[in-house]
Amino acid sequence: MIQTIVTAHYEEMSQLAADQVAAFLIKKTNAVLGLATGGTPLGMYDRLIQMYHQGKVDFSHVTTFNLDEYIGLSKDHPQSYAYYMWHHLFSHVNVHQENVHIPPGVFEKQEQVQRDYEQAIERAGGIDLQILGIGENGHIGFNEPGMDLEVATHVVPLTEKTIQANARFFTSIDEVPRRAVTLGMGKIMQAKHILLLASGKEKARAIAQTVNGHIDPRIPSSFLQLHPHVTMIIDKEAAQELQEVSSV
Ligand SMILES: O=P(O)(O)OC[C@H]1O[C@](O)(CO)[C@@H](O)[C@@H]1O
Repeated sequence: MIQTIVTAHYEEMSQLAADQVAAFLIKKTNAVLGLATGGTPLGMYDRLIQMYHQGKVDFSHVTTFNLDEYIGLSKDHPQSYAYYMWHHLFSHVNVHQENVHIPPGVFEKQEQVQRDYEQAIERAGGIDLQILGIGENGHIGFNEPGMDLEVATHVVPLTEKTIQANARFFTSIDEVPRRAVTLGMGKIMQAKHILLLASGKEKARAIAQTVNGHIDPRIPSSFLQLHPHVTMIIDKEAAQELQEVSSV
């Protein structure tokens, strides 16, 4: 079931999302968080850092698993998702480095990386709260639209749309990696709770298809309709194509 909360703007979306994560961590101090990158969660991470400095949230017992990483970028590459996470969240809060998990972008044995990542999530007891952004084409993590979807962690070629959308973070589109490693739909759907964030009119179609459309691998996010506990916090631009919405 998808509960949808529409906010006036990005800032309100970010604050509400941070409040929900903080409330979750107060209830379950040793929570396993699934984390997302991209532009959307940046405001939420900023607010979580502020709340941490105000003593309102504690990451000392939290374990994290990131959704994805670009293939070919080492963890100190400024556009890698590992760099992003340390830069935008982990270095500013009291999470323990050994509790942080991000799939490697450079590796020798692909199958082993995929298996190790899945097993680490299982050993941690599964993901309690999965934060998701959404691509304009409905991708979640880097599960790109297609005729079928992968259950397990896997390597995926990025679609032209995703490469174009993510080119804004690179000096030129040629620098955007063409492949990524991503959590599959299985571990995302097994998360006990999911919090999806979206902002801007570019996401409106994907959000409408997520909530009101048929469940279809060509819109990977539409599978979230099958999950029992999804909360979507989206701003009103991202909500503009929804059939029925309730605002905060
Ligand atoms: O928040 P953004 O930058 O629009 O990205 C949306 C989604 O695309 C990705 O960045 C991958 O392309 C995801 O990590 C993210 O959830």
